Amino acid sequence: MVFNWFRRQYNDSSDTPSENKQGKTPPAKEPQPEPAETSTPTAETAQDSTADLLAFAKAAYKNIQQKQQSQEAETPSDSAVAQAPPETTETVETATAEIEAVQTSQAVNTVSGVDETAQSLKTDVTVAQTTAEEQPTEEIETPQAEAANETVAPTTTEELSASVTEVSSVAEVTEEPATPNPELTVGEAEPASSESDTSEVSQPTTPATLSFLERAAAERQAKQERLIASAIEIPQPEIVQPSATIAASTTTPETAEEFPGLAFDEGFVWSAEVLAAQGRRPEDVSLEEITWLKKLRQGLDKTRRGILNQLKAIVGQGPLNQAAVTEIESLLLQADVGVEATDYIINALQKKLREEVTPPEEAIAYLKEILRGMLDEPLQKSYKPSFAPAKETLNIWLITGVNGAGKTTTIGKISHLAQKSGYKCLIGAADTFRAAAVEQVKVWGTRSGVEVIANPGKNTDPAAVVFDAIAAAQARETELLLVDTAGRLQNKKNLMDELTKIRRIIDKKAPNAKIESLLVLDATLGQNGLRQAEVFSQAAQLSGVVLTKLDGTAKGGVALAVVQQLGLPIRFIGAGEGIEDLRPFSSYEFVEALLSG
Ligand SMILES: Nc1nc2c(ncn2[C@@H]2O[C@H](COP(=O)(O)OP(=O)(O)OP(=O)(O)O)[C@@H](O)[C@H]2O)c(=O)[nH]1
Repeated sequence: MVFNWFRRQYNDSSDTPSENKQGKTPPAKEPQPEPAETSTPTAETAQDSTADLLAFAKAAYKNIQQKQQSQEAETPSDSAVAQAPPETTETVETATAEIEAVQTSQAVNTVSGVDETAQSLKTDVTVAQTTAEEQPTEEIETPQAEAANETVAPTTTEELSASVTEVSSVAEVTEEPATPNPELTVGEAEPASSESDTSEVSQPTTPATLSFLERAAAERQAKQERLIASAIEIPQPEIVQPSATIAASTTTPETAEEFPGLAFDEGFVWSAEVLAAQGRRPEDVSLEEITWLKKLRQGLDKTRRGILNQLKAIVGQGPLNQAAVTEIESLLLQADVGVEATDYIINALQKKLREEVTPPEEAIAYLKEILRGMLDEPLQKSYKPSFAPAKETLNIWLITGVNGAGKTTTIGKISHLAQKSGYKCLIGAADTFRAAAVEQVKVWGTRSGVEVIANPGKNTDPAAVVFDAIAAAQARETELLLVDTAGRLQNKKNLMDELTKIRRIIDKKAPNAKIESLLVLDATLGQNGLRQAEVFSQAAQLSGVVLTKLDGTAKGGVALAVVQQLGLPIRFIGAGEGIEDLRPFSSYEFVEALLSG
């Protein structure tokens, strides 16, 4: 079953094909405030829930650990697959044939405004399919290294006998004196016995009266015995704990990083708790999700440190007096929450805290509820609370925003999510204003294994590229077409005209497609970024926002200003430059990361 990274849940095969069915499918369960925080917990219930959460985290950790172990065991065969002859040529040919067909059909089917340009285009199809050649070297080499390790220190009977067989066949080979066999290194790698083994192989001690075959068999036998004897003495470097033993274990999992990125630390426990609160089962928790949540929390660290402790202190004091209100206001404004959103928060808090003295934890839980409500408000009005592309239909996502906001990076990251989630994806490189932008998007296409439709000419009509990209998408039954656009033109009017024209082409050429127009905003710009949004919202009929660069900014509060001022839902958030550093937005996770101590 494929994990759908847009919904953050496994695809339910019954709901994939038709849109109607998808409509009926409950949206990705947006978590509700957990009762453990909102009610006043007794010491006992608090202890119980802490123990439950720790047990959940441990179970999730062990599951991930087992998955990693079985993945490691499978890796050698993966490398064999990776080394299989690439099918690139065929894909290129097919893709080119499709594009040619598309271009021919354009000669007949004219579309007002762009037909001439589109016909004259020589679309350059960059086939970004990941081929074995393009695989990073480490990926291919790792399994070999692991295989070598196993030979050096076999840990199971099967491995031991496999290693013995391998070495004995090497011994046979060395009987031929002419060329030294490189495979011998395997035998040499055997600790302690390597030297003597090699020399013994080359100087057999068996009686000369025996036939060649008998001698070889005797040597093999002798060698096997020596190997077994020496292998038993070898200290075993890694003991793979069988799952049954792990499950029975009641101790806290090891904290050392056995696998890269996997450590049972405070961040792991926090992330597991956040997933548990959203109804996730331990066996469904993946390392990628844990890594993402840790990154998000770390990214919001600056914003959190700026406001959390102070807010806790103020909010927990009971009825808010004027001084406290001013202090909270100033904290929220510093986190770039914005005036409107700050007023809203203060009013809501005051209403609740006017009369009653509330314990700090409860007041913070209430504050979280307010923030979640604000962030989810645009979704209440939206026709589409869940933001997964519909399957088996064309979805076109127009990605807009000023230069440097992170559009191209976002396209790369979304295309990666789409690939992982089993969507047929394509990228249209319509930022023709800057030549480097096309190259950049091609690099991302290569990284995510998604084809890029681009035009090699200088300053070509972006609307024509979009036209071609849609035609290619339709010819290939693409499910998600991501369109990169220019963020800066000579003037505001040109930019607006261009986006309007692109939007018109999309509406005309793909009337049945599900269209989203996303504005990419750089969180580090805080309030300043919002002003840019106005231009785009007029021209591109925006339907959502992607907030990037949340890592390392103290202005994470801008997310609240975005929804409050623009009235647009946040669809994705980026917290790093890597391909995995973008995820669909979850108000629950965001607020937890923002306010959890
Ligand atoms: N730290 C961090 N950097 C990011 C993030 N997203 C993008 N960037 C960086 O921001 C810079 C600009 O990103 P681009 O994707 O090129 O931005 P763009 O909007 O496409 O800009 P143009 O290509 O000039 O139109 C790059 O160095 C990215 O690596 C993020 O979430 N976190």
